[in-house]
Amino acid sequence: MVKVLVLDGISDQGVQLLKDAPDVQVDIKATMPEDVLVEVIAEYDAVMVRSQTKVNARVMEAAKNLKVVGRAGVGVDNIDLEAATKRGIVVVNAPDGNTIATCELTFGHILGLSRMIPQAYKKTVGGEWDRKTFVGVELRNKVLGIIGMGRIGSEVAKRAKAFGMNVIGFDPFMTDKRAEEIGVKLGTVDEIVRNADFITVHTPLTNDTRNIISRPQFEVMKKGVRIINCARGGIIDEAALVEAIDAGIVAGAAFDVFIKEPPEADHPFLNHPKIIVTPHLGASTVEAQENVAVDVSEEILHILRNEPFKNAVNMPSVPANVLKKLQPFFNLGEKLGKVAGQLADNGLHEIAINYAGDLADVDVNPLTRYIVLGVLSNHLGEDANVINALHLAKARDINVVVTKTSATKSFTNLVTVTLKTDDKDSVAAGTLLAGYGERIVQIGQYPVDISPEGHVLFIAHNDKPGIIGKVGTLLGDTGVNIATMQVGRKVVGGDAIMLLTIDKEADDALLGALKNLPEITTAKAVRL
Ligand SMILES: NC(=O)c1ccc[n+]([C@@H]2O[C@H](COP(=O)([O-])OP(=O)(O)OC[C@H]3O[C@@H](n4cnc5c(N)ncnc54)[C@H](O)[C@@H]3O)[C@@H](O)[C@H]2O)c1
Ligand SMILES: O=C(O)[C@H](O)COP(=O)(O)O
Repeated sequence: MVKVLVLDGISDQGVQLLKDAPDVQVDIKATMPEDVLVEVIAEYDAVMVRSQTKVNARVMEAAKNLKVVGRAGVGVDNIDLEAATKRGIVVVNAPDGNTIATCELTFGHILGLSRMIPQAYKKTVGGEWDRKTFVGVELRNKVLGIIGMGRIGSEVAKRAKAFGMNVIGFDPFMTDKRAEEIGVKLGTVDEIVRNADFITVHTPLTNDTRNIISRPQFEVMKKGVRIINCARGGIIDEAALVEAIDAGIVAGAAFDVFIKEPPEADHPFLNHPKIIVTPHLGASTVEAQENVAVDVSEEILHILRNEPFKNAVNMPSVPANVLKKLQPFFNLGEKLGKVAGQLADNGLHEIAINYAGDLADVDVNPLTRYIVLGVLSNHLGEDANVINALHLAKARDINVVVTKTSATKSFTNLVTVTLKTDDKDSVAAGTLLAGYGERIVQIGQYPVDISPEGHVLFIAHNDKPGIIGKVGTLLGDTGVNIATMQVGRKVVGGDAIMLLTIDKEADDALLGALKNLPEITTAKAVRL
């Protein structure tokens, strides 16, 4: 039974999937102070949050069993990704579920601003019938500047077109073709701030986007411009905005997000007559909350059941077609890493991986992680996993070098793992053979053909007559049955290897006895 903690008032219906799972216990709490979370988190395999709960390094440190943090929403700024990656905890989010909700709130704010609806409402319910103050502006023919043309920005653009607005967008990843499709003119931030009547931001908060609109930008804006932020506090400089409104440059602003949430009671936005505020409600629709909770519940179940998942934030996302091609290699890759790792000497400084044939034209990053995991797991056991494998290698000054070769001599695909140590290289290569499955086809410099499973005994020896018999007798005397045996040598009478698959693990006594044979230079039990 695995345990999942659901916090932050996440949609009950959305987590039904988890509740229905026979192997999952779900604990739902509205909120949990950090100290309490730190006390209880060790019990849980997964935790699901919105933006309220901070899953910081202290929480991660206490989370001895945690495998996944699910963010029922987009932004993961409340989750310490570095701490999660170090501990091998997957962080998944739900990037699509609240796009429309946030886009619609943004449009609500654009309309609210243009017609001062919240201010008019306040006065009217206060008993005043004021028809002079609230003369607004139309959206038709106005210029809307959008900074950040991702999911939400693009949806806002489409709706703006329906209102007859002219849209200028800026996004480093926006192509001309995509801009044309949604009827947006691409421009720079400078062009947007100089020309727009309304400016809305839809980027994450990063070093590049923090204060992307600040004093220098307000100074060159059109008089009467209106500003909207439904993305993240800090993208627009809060203090500079108030100055620009008070200086008569900005006619009004609508904010759903703040640098500090909730803002202090004396925050200058809260009682400003030209600023409309909402308490981070972008994603707060019934539909969005259900969508994100369902998406994250599905991901949590996949991860806890060791099934493929797609929206990991601390691991590159892999398109479904690439995943389909790579997935059959994951087990082989991990086994190759294990074999090469167990046959390597100490002082590992490089894991060189060559992908040849079929694999040369795909993004192999996920497979590389499995191989590195295989290498490291020999020493790090369960502390290593596919999330933290590359991080653990880097932390140990082990370079991971990937090369690709389009053709192979004998196989349609070939993965070769070479571990470079201070002394010599350890090599294991494998392939997926149609109809035969995973095969290890090279160990060291010797061609072999074994299925990577069970117990393997690796013996390096001098090629002398009778050695096979001596090994067979020793194994037989200790009750170890040989399933398969392969020998490899480069020259007659030179260095050679023997690779045996055996029905039970070779113990230290047997390995010691083998090493005592004068012809044998190395005898190792390889665990797969
Ligand atoms: N108010 C809310 O409740 C709410 C709800 C959902 C999302 N959000 C926030 O809205 C933002 C956008 O969400 P999304 O789902 O559209 O994300 P997204 O990843 O689809 O889009 C973000 C876009 O910003 C662009 N970008 C990054 N740096 C940029 C820069 N320097 N200049 C211009 N563009 C840049 C990216 O290229 C990307 O296309 C996120 O910060 C998210 O957390 C807020
Ligand atoms: O990044 C997001 O998804 C939004 O900011 C929504 O946050 P919330 O889930 O706390 O409403």
